[in-house]
Amino acid sequence: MLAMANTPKSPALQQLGGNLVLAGAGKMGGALLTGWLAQGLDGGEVVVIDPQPSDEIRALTARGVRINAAASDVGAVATMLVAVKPQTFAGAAPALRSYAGPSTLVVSVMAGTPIAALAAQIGGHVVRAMPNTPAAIGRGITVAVAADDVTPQQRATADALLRATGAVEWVEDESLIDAVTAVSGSGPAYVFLLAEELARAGVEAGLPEALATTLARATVAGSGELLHRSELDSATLRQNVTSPGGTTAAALAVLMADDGFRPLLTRAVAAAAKRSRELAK
Ligand SMILES: NC(=O)C1=CN([C@@H]2O[C@H](COP(=O)(O)OP(=O)(O)OC[C@H]3O[C@@H](n4cnc5c(N)ncnc54)[C@H](OP(=O)(O)O)[C@@H]3O)[C@@H](O)[C@H]2O)C=CC1
Ligand SMILES: O=C(O)[C@@H]1CCC=N1
Repeated sequence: MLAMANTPKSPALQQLGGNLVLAGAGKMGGALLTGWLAQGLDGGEVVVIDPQPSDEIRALTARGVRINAAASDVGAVATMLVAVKPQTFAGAAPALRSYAGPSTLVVSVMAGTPIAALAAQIGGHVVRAMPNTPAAIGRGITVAVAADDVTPQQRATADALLRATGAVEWVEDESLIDAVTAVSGSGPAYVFLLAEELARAGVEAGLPEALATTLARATVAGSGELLHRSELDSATLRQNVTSPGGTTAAALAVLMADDGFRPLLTRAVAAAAKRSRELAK
């Protein structure tokens, strides 16, 4: 598993007040679990439900994490984090329901799966959230929305669980989550594609492939870190690279043309948001 950027202990995670069931320990669920354990969550309170857990997840049994324990052996579940694929949720839900009680906090990170569907199929008090994979290094951002019946304490628990992997924003309007998913949930893939295509374009411009790949990766990573650390907005950082009449201006004339980045990203984000809405059906 990847190292977290920082690992301050979270008092809230050390006092969850009962068992936590993680349903689906794949890329996203695994990243969240890494963050929780790094910030002091007691592995003995965690139960992972996953038909084929990875070796990394299996290794967490050394920290007390229980894997695929029967609901009857787990006892009361204070919190359930649902990170199965939306397409497998309907099949998984009956088993998950057996772990949840009427006062269980159910936090879902599934794309396109409404609070109403979660409440109907699992029960409990539902928080719907959309994280992203930089969560694996503590640099994610999550947007969350709580059902009306979520108590302030449950909301604080959900906030602590999600904040263990980066920033958290709360919204009141669930319909915003489709656009959130399209921007920050899926967004890392757009950035990684930029690194891929920058490398490919470097090869087209005459660079050896290995050097082009190294340059593109370092450029995307370094620019992201600069954006993270700088107080300047992205437009100013862009302008700081752009000498009048220079090379960057020549490239930006292409990227900022009428058929450049803006319409392309607008279409891409709209397609992702549309898909999120479709998954709800
Ligand atoms: N990846 C991302 O960037 C993000 C993902 N999400 C959401 O997170 C969720 C998981 O995505 P991701 O981690 O990428 O997908 P993964 O396929 O990596 O993880 C899903 C995990 O759930 C397991 N699983 C399958 N069926 C069940 C079941 N019945 N009970 C318990 N676990 C089961 C899968 O096992 P197996 O592989 O054996 O089928 C797998 O380990 C999705 O709903 C997605 O929308 C949200 C934000 C970002
Ligand atoms: O592609 C997906 O559907 C998930 C949700 C956001 C990122 N990955």
